[in-house]
Amino acid sequence: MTSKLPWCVIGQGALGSLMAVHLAQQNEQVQLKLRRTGSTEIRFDGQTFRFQSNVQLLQPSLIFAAVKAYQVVPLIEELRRYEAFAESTLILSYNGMLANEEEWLRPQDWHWVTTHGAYRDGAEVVHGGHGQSWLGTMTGTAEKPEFFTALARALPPLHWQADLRVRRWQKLAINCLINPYTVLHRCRNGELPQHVAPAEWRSVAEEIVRLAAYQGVTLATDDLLTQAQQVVEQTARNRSSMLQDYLHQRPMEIAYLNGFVAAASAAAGWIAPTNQRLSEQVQSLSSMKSTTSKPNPDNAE
Ligand SMILES: NC(=O)C1=CN([C@@H]2O[C@H](COP(=O)(O)OP(=O)(O)OC[C@H]3O[C@@H](n4cnc5c(N)ncnc54)[C@H](OP(=O)(O)O)[C@@H]3O)[C@@H](O)[C@H]2O)C=CC1
Ligand SMILES: CC(C)(CO)C(=O)C(=O)O
Repeated sequence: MTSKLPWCVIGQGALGSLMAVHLAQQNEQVQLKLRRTGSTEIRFDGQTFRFQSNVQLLQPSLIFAAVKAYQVVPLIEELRRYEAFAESTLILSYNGMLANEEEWLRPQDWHWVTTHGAYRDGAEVVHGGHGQSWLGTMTGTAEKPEFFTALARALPPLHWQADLRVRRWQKLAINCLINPYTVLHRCRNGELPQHVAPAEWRSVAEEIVRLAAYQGVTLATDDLLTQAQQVVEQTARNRSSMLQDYLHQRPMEIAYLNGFVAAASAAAGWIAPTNQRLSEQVQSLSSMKSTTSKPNPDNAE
């Protein structure tokens, strides 16, 4: 059975393209919403997929938006301008958190948290790491939606988790514990233990646990450290997404990771010094980089 509404995948990014081709393989009706009319062919696994594309949301749809954290607000501002948005379902996926998510996201909007890894290589999308995903909301009140089956068939395994808050905080913690250090030390994930003192790592996690508790989510520092350590081992050869963004001179998501922890802690009335420092160090690297020569991705070890 295919879904009643057509799918509208936002952009031709790595995860969006991966989802688009997998939904198409399941005979789902898939369109892309691009910034401009243009190439709508995506190659995957030796096959070429052709998609109808628009620059607007023309009809009520199941919107799948895997975008960078800094693209969420502009995307929502844009979607709100389309009449069809009110009748559409929005499934979002991005690393980190926004300070004022409730202002931008509707209570019924879905989050898709994933450990799949993908990247674009020209017209090709490469499924670099097979992982798993979770679907739910930040209110935890919704029933499992009808489109769950289509999404689960397209890119399994997909777990239903009505309340996705803990999962999102855990993912935030893992990214805060790994990503900035890979940029500061220009290293692969597996090399982090050589560079990061255990007490410092613990301090990053403790600051996150304190903030999460303030926001009503219970986490345990030791669990976060164990999970991050496992991810470091499982993804030892990876360059984190933040390191790749840095090396390719793309904006980084630091403001939505350690920067979010620092700013939200300050708003709550205390400082989170380790996350604050990491955020400042990464941000200063990115501003230095724009005034010096471009880093060469091939030279990074
Ligand atoms: N790739 C991966 O393996 C993983 C990624 N993540 C996280 O998931 C999120 C998405 O990652 P990824 O797929 O790599 O990101 P990409 O940058 O590859 O993809 C985002 C896509 O969305 C497009 N886009 C954003 N806003 C709009 C808009 N308003 N209209 C049309 N297109 C739009 C972008 O277009 P444009 O390029 O023109 O801006 C781009 O094509 C990030 O937060 C990332 O950290 C998490 C786990 C794994
Ligand atoms: C889990 C991890 C750290 C894998 O590299 C990741 O999500 C990222 O790079 O953003």
